[in-house]
Amino acid sequence: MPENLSQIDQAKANAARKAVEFVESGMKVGLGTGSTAAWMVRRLGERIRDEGLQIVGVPTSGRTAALAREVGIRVITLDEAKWLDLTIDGADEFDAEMNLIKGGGGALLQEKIVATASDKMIVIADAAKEVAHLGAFPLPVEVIPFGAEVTRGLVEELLGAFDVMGRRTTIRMSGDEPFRTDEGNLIIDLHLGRIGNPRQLALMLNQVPGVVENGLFVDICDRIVIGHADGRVEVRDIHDLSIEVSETLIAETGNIFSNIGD
Ligand SMILES: O=C[C@H](O)[C@H](O)[C@H](O)COP(=O)(O)O
Repeated sequence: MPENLSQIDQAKANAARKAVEFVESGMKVGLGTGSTAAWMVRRLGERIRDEGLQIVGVPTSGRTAALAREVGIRVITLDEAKWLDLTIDGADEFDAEMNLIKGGGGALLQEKIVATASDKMIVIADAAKEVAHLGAFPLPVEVIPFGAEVTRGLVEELLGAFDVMGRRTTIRMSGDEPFRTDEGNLIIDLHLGRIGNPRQLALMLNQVPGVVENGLFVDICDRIVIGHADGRVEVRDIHDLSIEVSETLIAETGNIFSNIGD
């Protein structure tokens, strides 16, 4: 690991290193996107080189695919893999129930597909990403370019029915042009401040015509590896949450897709 890393980068790198310990030879691994996930991809590359770890990787973005190839990971498509043992990815925010906001880098769509098609999702994050309530980080919503302003209006109208603090929305820009996702779509960022019910909001946003996916990940993450500024790394499992929460999660949804790859 390079010296002179900022505390935050050190925390991200430590979390990534710990999470990569859960990867075993023979696994099909979903590779997340972002600065924290990049540490994980590089660490996988080291294990391939130094220990002969044998894995295949399914990247969640063009950026991650390029880095994965560079460090020697064999890259395949999700359709070739069909189902994954594990996905490791970063997050923009996480709460005590392991609900996440993702998509700060615009990769939420592929990330959600890949994580959902995995037996387990491990999130890696520095401790500053933990929040009591999701929503301080703008919630990304991926929309198709056709009628994007109309879609945005419908999303704003929908927000009126929700327990959120703010309702401002912006189209994400990249310089003077709207930002384009890997799929050629646009991102509307929702500046909500605080999201009262992430589960409901996630479901309802996807009902708006033109919305492809939103960055709320609910009941998808199984484990969070948190890097702290003082060098500690903490591992939290969904099973370690209070009985009450675990039972509610299982009763309400479980992972309804978890048997598909069996
Ligand atoms: O679209 C990007 C992803 O959801 C990232 O995992 C997320 O934005 C966190 O990125 P970073 O690790 O750079 O903070």
